[in-house]
Amino acid sequence: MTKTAAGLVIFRKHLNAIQYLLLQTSYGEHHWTPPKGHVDPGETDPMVTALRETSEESGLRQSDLRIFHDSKHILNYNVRGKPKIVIYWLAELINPSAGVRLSDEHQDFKWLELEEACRFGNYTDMQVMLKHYDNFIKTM
Ligand SMILES: Nc1ncnc2c1ncn2[C@@H]1O[C@H](COP(=O)(O)OP(=O)(O)OP(=O)(O)OP(=O)(O)OC[C@H]2O[C@@H](n3cnc4c(N)ncnc43)[C@H](O)[C@@H]2O)[C@@H](O)[C@H]1O
Repeated sequence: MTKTAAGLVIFRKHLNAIQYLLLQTSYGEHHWTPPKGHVDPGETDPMVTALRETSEESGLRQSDLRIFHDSKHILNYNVRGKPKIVIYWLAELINPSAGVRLSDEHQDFKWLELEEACRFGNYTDMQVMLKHYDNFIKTM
């Protein structure tokens, strides 16, 4: 059965740069991704999952963010031989005083410009998504 997760690719405009929020897991390979997580039983709207996971994993709430509802982007990959899809949306941090607060699922976070974000988010499909969103932001 396919596992489904959802999350938000959050960016901020900082000193004329566009920076993306990546979180580093405190388990496994300590990989870096935007805030996201599995759809809970009973959650029928993946946006609800994305907002819940973002709040749990980064402390950032819907009111801190501008969500781009038309920016849905889906990643497909296998985890331990089983298919997984992750549904992302783009979101901008609009509350500059909102700080990131990690849960125990993550051990570090970084705000990174595109090149560095692609280096830390070390999966081809993640890099394609980040570049796609970066173009989208620059043409807004
Ligand atoms: N190794 C581990 N040890 C202990 N506890 C663990 C664990 N893995 C998960 N958990 C537990 O599961 C919970 C996570 O639940 P959730 O928080 O609900 O779900 P998630 O973010 O989707 O989890 P995960 O980190 O597994 O997913 P990802 O797809 O990024 O990553 C899953 C795999 O896919 C790889 N991956 C990530 N993005 C990829 C991509 N774009 N392309 C290809 N592979 C990718 C990652 O490197 C990783 O190997 C944690 O609280 C933790 O307790």
